[in-house]
Amino acid sequence: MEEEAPSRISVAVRCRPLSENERSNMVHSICRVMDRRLVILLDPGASAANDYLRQDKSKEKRFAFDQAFGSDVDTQTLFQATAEPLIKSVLQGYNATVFAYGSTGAGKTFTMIGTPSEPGIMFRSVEEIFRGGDILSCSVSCSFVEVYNENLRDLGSSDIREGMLDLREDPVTGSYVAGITEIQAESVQEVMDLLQHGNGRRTTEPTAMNVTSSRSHAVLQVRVERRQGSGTLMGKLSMIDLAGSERASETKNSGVRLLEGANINRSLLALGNCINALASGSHFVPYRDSKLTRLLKDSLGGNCRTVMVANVSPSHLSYEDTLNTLKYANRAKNIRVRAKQILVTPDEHVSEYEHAISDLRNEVSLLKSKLAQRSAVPDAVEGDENVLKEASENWKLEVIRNLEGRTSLQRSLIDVERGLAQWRVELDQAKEIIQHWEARSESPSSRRSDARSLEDWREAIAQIEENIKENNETRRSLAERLQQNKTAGRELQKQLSQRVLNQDLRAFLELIQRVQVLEVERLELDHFWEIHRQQLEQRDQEIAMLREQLRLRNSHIQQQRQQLSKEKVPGHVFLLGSTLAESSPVQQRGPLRVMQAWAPAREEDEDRGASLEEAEDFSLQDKINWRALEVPLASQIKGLAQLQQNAGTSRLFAAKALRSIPESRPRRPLALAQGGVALPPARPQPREPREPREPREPRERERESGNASPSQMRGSTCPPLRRKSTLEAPARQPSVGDMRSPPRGLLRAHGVAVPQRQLDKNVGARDKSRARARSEHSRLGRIGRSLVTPGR
Ligand SMILES: Nc1ncnc2c1ncn2[C@@H]1O[C@H](COP(=O)(O)OP(=O)(O)OP(=O)(O)O)[C@@H](O)[C@H]1O
Repeated sequence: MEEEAPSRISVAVRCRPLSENERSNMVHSICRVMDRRLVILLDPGASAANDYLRQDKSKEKRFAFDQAFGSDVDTQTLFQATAEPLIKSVLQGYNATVFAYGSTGAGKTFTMIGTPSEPGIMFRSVEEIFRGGDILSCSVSCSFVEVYNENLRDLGSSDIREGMLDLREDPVTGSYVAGITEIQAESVQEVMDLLQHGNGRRTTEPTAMNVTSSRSHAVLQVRVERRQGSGTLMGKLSMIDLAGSERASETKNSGVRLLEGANINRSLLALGNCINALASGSHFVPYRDSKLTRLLKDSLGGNCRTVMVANVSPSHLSYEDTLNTLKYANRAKNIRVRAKQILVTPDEHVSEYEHAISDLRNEVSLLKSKLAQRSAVPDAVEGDENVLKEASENWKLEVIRNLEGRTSLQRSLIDVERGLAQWRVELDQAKEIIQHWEARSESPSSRRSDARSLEDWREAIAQIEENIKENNETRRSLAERLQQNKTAGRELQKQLSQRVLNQDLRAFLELIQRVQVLEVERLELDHFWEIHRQQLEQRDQEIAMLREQLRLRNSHIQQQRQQLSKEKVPGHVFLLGSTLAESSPVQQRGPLRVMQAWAPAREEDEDRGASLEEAEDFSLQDKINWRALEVPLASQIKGLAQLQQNAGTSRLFAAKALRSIPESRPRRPLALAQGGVALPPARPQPREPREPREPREPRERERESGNASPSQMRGSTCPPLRRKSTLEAPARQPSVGDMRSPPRGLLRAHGVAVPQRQLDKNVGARDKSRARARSEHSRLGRIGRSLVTPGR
């Protein structure tokens, strides 16, 4: 391996001509080139008479370079003076670099790549390599890479989506780009094609300074391997078209362009620092500061012959940029390089191959172990990548279809559930209304018209029941299909490891599936939440109703006690009142029972006078008809108060006490029942023939229709009771329909005539409950008074 004597980097300056555009805009040239070596730069500001700051400054700057070319010099001349001498070195196994440096629009791309009519240094160099070397004994390979925003992009790849490349270092060949496309060129035309194709893919953008400004550094590397005796000479020519050095204020860049500019300047600054370090002979050169300097490490210092072409613009508007470029190039002149010939002998080749073979063996064993971990698959499938791809694609489609089906089934199920809930509410309401009409139709006056309405309602109920039946059927079938869909989904999940072999793809597909499953599960949760919310609402309404009942009961008891005390009833009756208040039926039997117990009697009972005989049918197992109960005579309940006071009184005593009530009077098991005493079934009493009722007064009828004023009610001996129809059926639990006002629109939609009373059910409901409370209180007061009436 031969080593040259140290030499300096060769620096050439090229000044481009003024463009047509610049000429028409009165731009004048301030750059002169003398003797192919001297560059004179005129300061355009110094000519201004009023610029006192610049008066003492020199009007021109002079720089001497290895070569200098004016605007009249063509690229061929430049090439012959700068790059051509390097080609001979490359063919001799040396590394060489040519790079163009300069501000944006100064002519770097024109110099390095050129145009079809005026090809640049890159094309001419490759042409020279093919011309100079014995083509049969040479192997020429080219790669074209771009450094954009500190990333490496393969400009030679046909796949435009090719990702970023890695920069690595080899102790023998220096920096190289791993995985880059290398073209084994057989002719100059192939390299020209690569250049044109790659340059077309370069990142360019119009800036204020250049309509096709290169925003990246483009690097063409040509490797030449030439057999020489028993060895191979390995030379590399790197040709770089740097992005323009620029000042953000002048390019008027912003956003992405500004970021690009920052990255360009960063790499150029790193390049400048490396040039400074190399020029000053420093031991440390900061190559690692940027991708560009890492890539050009062995093209700048050490084992390389380097030519720098500094491009400048002659425009007086670019004075500052041109001055900076010239200063930069002037420093680069001092870089000393010592090129080394790279001759690789067969022995070195053998050792390299041995290394490579051992690396490959390691890799093969690693891959084999990975393969062994995979589940066994048919050979045909394993071998053919297209088949594998198709299999994964099919699996993905099946999963998506499965989950889409599940979502749609789930949605339909939710809709059906909602519909069912709505129909049930309507059914309850319709039944309630029918009860009301049935009660009304007992009166002969309204019988005919009521019968018609009743018929309508029955038809509506039949229709609703039919709908509920259909919906139930649909729900059952949907639930079944949902179950089948879930089973199919689980089956698909199991098949994944067999059908998709690529781990990453499998992970990806699993992720997609998981997301979709979560989506469906969210839908299910929404559904359950909706159902629970409805149930909670129902419960809340039940609780609210029970509270109202309790409040009414307490108020009745309170008023009754006050009434009894005003009337100066005997102590034991007062005691009975206390008993009523103190031993709450709620504590003893639960709120529902109490609600039923406080349900006023049915309207027809009241019409018949709520006969005492019917009260005899009372038992704890049956509904408690509080309306039918009356307080017993004082003489009849002797001992009961004492009995009540003694908490823990045995059932036996209670039964005895009850039996002590004379048979001639109907038994009133109120206190016993309130005290939680189990009562024996009442013996049926023979019914006494009822006296015919007197026709009711209009005032009384008014009271019954719920329009009576509170004063009218107070004066009444037997106040009528208005009640919710819900309370007329105490044997069943209150349903949603009992609690809510009916959706009238829906009812009317069925063509059902909704009675006015039903429509106004909830209007003034509170007033009605108060009226009921008052009338009940009045009734109890009447009973209390009757207990203390002498002779009773
Ligand atoms: N020596 C020359 N003779 C004729 N025209 C030239 C010469 N040098 C440059 N030009 C023209 O000047 C314009 C700018 O040149 P070019 O694009 O090469 O600049 P650049 O330094 O590469 O700019 P950037 O850094 O923005 O990419 C182009 O239209 C080019 O054709």
